[in-house]
Amino acid sequence: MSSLVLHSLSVLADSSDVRALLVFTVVLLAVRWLLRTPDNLPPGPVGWPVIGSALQLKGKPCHQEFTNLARQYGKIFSLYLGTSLVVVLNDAASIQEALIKQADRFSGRKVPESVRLCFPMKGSILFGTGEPWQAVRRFTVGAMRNLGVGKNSIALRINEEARILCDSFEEHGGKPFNPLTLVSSAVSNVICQMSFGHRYDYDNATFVRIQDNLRKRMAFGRTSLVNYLPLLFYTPLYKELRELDEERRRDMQAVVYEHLATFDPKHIRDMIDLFFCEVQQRDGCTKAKFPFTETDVERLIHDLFGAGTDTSANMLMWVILTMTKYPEVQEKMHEELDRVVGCGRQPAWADRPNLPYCEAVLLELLRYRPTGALAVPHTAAHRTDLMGFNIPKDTMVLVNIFAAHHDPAYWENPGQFRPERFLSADGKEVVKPTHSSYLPFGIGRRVCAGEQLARMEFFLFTVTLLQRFTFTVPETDPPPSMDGVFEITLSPAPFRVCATPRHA
Ligand code: HEM
Repeated sequence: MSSLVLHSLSVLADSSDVRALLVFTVVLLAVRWLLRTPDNLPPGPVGWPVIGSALQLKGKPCHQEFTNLARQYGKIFSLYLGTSLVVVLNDAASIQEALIKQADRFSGRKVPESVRLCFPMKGSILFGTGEPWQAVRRFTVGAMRNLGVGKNSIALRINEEARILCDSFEEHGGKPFNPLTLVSSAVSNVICQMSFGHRYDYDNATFVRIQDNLRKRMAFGRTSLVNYLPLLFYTPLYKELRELDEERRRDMQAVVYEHLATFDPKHIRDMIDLFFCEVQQRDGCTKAKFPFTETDVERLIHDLFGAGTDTSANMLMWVILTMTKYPEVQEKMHEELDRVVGCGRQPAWADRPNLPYCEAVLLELLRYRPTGALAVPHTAAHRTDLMGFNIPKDTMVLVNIFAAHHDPAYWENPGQFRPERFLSADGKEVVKPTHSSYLPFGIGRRVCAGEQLARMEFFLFTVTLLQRFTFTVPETDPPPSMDGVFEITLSPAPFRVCATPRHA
C-alpha cells in the first residue's frame, strides 16, 4: 500500500500541474506574509518575506536613508527589518507626541538580540525598563552630580585629560595621523575617573584591552545577523563575540572585586563606591527602591562606557574634521580663543559665556552631525495610536534625530554648516532654538543621562585642542567626506589629520 502511495506521489511530482501548484502555494504564502501587517500602520516600503527591507538599507547610512524614506512616505513611516516591525519618527511633532505626551507608552526599550544574549539586563540604564531602570537612572544622575558633574571639580579633571590629549597629538610633530584612538582614550578616561576613581595611561595594557573589547563588540552592532536570527549566537560564527564578552566580564569583575575589598563608606572614591553605599542603605528601606546587589554595578559601568565613549569621541572627531573642511571657522575660533583666553593658560569651563562663537560652532555641530542620530531604540509598551496610526505592542520605535535636525520647516538651508544660526545678529550672544526640532541628546524620560557631562567634555576638549593646534588634512590624502558612517552612532569615515602646534 505504502509503495503504491509513493509511486503515485512520484508520478504526481513529475507532472507540471503539481509544479504549478507548488509555485502557486509559495507565491500565496509570500503574499500572505506581505499582507499580514496589522491595520492602519504608518505607510512604508514593502519589504521581502523574512528579511523585510534589510537589503534596501544594506550599505547605506540608515539615518540618511530613513530621512529619504520620510520624504516619500511621510514623517512617520514603518518598515520591516528582518521580521521585526519598525516605526520611524522623523519630525518634531511625532517625536514630541511619542516621547513627551505618550511617555508612558514609548519610554521602554527594544533590546537588540546581540545585546540581550551577552548581558544581564539587571542594572542596565541603557536597556532596562520599569522600576529597576528608574532606580538605576535616579542613582546614576544623582551620583554624577555627587562626583562633580556640572561643577568645577569635574571640569578640572576633564581639563587635565584634554592637556594630556594635546601632548599626545603634539608627539606626532605635525605629521599625519588618525586621531580616533587617542580621542577615544581621552573620553574613556573621563568615564574611568568617574567610575573607577583613576585614569589610565593611554598605553596601559588593561586600558587598551577594555577599549579594544568595547570597539570590537560595538562593531557587531545593530546590523549584526544575530539580531534577526538569535540562534546564530551559539554557532562558531559568533565565537568571537562570546569570547569578547567573557573578557569584558573578567575585566569588570576584577575592578568591582578590588573595590569591594577596599571599600570604606567614610571615604567615597567614585561611582562604584556610591553604588555600594546605595545597596547598603537599601537594607534600611525596601528592597524595591534599589533592587540590586553590589556586583550589579558592573552592568551600569559597562553601559556608561558604551553610551559615553563612542558618542563623545565621535563628536570630537566631527570637530577635527570640520576644522579641516571649514578653515574660516577654525580661524574665527582661534581669533576668539586668543582674544578671550590667550596662550598663557588653558581655557576653563568659566570661559564658556565669553566664547560665543566657539559655543555656536559646537551647537551647530550637534545639529548638523548628531552622533546619536537614531537615539537608542524605543518600544511601544501597549498597542497604541500615534498621529492617527496604529502602533502594535512591542513595535521598535526609532527616533530620527538627524531628520528633525534637517527639517526645512524649522531650519533654513539645513544641509549647510552655519554656526551663525546660533548667534545673535551682532555675534556677541548665543541664541538657542526656541522650537523642539533640536534634540541632540534626545528628549523625555530616556533623554541622555550623561548630557551635562557630555556638554562639558565637548566644550573643554574642543577649546583646548583649538587653542593648541591648527588642523589640516595632509595634501596627499583624498579630501575626507562630511557624510559620515552610521553604525551605532554617526561618525566620520576614517581620516588622517596634521595637528600643527600654534604656539612655540
Ligand atoms: C556628545 C555626546 C553624547 C550624545 C550626543 C549623546 C546622546 C544620547 C542620545 C541621543 C541618547 C538616547 C536618547 C533616547 O533613547 O531617547 C542617549 C542616551 C544615553 N546617554 Fe548619551 N550622549 C552623549 C554622551 C553621553 C555620556 C558622556 C554619557 C555618560 C557617561 C551618556 C550616557 C547616556 C545614557 C546612560 C543613556 C541612556 C539613558 C536611558 O536610557 O535612560 N551619554 N545619549
